[in-house]
Amino acid sequence: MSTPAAVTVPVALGERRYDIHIGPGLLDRAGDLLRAAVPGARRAIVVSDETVAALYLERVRTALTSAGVETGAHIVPAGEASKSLSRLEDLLEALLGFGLERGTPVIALGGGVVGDLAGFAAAVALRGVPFVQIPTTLLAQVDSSVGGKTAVNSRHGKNLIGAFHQPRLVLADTDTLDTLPRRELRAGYAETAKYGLIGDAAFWDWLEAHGTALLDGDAALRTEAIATSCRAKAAVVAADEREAGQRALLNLGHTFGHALEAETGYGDALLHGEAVAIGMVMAFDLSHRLGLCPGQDAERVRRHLAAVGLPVRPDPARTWDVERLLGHMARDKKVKDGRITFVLARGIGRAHLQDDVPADAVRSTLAASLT
Ligand SMILES: NC(=O)c1ccc[n+]([C@@H]2O[C@H](COP(=O)([O-])OP(=O)(O)OC[C@H]3O[C@@H](n4cnc5c(N)ncnc54)[C@H](O)[C@@H]3O)[C@@H](O)[C@H]2O)c1
Ligand SMILES: O=C(O)C(=O)C[C@@H](O)[C@H](O)[C@H](O)COP(=O)(O)O
Ligand SMILES: [Zn+2]
Repeated sequence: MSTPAAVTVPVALGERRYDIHIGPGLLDRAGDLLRAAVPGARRAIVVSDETVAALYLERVRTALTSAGVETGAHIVPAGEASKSLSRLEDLLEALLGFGLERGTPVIALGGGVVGDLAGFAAAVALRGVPFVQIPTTLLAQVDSSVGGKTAVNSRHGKNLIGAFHQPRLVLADTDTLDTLPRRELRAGYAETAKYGLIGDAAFWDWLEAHGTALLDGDAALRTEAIATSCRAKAAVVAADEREAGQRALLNLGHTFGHALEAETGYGDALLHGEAVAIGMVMAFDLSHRLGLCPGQDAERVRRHLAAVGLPVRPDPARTWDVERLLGHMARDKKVKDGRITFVLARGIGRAHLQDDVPADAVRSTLAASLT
C-alpha cells in the first residue's frame, strides 16, 4: 500500500469558494490552513464528541496553538441523539460564554453529527460566524462536511430545523479513518456509492472492483474515493447551492432512509449510512417496478451493497408498519403540494427526480422489502 499525496478539491460558489483538503497527516496542518482560510482568526472554538475528542482534540489544539490561535472546546456525547435542540442550546450558550465574535471560527471535529450541529450553531450565533469542518468519518469526508447543509432533528423528523451555512475550509485527514469502527466505515461507503448511482456509472464499476480493499484500509483507494465523491458533490452544490432543483439528487435513498431512521428512533439500531443503503436499494426497486430501470441494475445495487456488509432491507427481527413509514415519508423536505419528489433512476448512474409516483408502487416496494 502506497501513501497517497494530499489532494485539494475546490468548491466554487459564484464569488465565494473554499477548498477541501484530503490526505494523510492534515490534522497537524490545521493551524496554518485555518489562518489561510479565515485571515485574522486569533481564537477558535472546537466542537467535538466524546469519542473523537479523546482521540484527536489535543492534536488539533496543538496545531492551532502553534499557529497563534487560542482555542476553546465544547464536547457533546457521541451519536445521533446529539443533533437535538437541547444540545444546540447548550452549544450556543457555550460559544457565547467563550466570548465569540463575528470573526471567531467554529470548528467541527468529528463525524456528520458534530458537523451538522456545530454548523447550525455557527449559522445562527451572532447571525453567522466562520465555520470550518475537520471530518473524521468516511461519511463526513465524502458528504456531510461539504455543501453547507446543517441541521438538528425534530420530533417531526430528520434534519427539519437547520440552515445552509458553507464552511470556509474542509480538512479531511484520511489517517483518522484508521480508528473508525468497520460498521461506521461501511455506513460512509453507502454515501460514497451514492455518487456512482446518481451520475457516475464508471465510479460504480470502480467501487464494485475496489470497494472491499478500500474498506480493508487501502489508503490510496480511500483517498481516490473521497476525492471523487467530493468532486461530484462540489459540482452539484456549485450548480444548485440551496436545493432549488438538481441538488435533491443527493437525496437518493433518503426519503426511504429517513423514514427508517425516524422509526428506529435515531439510535444505534440503524446508522444514517445504513438507512441510506437500504433506501437506495428501495429507490432502485421502485424504479424497476415503474418500468424505468432494468432489473439487472437494481439487482447489481443490492448485491454490491450486501457484499460489502451493508444492510439492504430493514431488520426482519423488528416489526415494521408500511403506513407508518409512509407517514414519515410524507414529511420529507421534498414534499410539494402534498406530493413527494422521489429520486429514481433509469439505471446505474442515471438518477432523476420524479413527483408523480403512485402511492401503491411505493407501498409495494416497502412491502416487498419488509417480507
Ligand atoms: N449535512 C449533510 O450534508 C449531511 C450529509 C450526510 C449525512 N449527514 C448527517 O451526518 C450524520 C451521520 O454522520 P456520521 O456517520 O459521521 O456519524 P457520527 O458523527 O455519529 O459518527 C459516527 C461514530 O463514529 C465516531 N467517530 C467519528 N470519527 C471517528 C474516528 N476517526 N475514529 C473513531 N471513532 C470515530 C463518533 O464518535 C460516532 O460514534 C447524520 O446525522 C446525517 O444526517 C449530513
Ligand atoms: O447535501 C445534500 O444535499 C444531501 O442531500 C446529502 C445527504 O447525504 C444528507 O443526508 C442530507 O442531510 C439530507 O438532506 P436533507 O435535506 O433531507 O436533510
Ligand atoms: Zn445522507
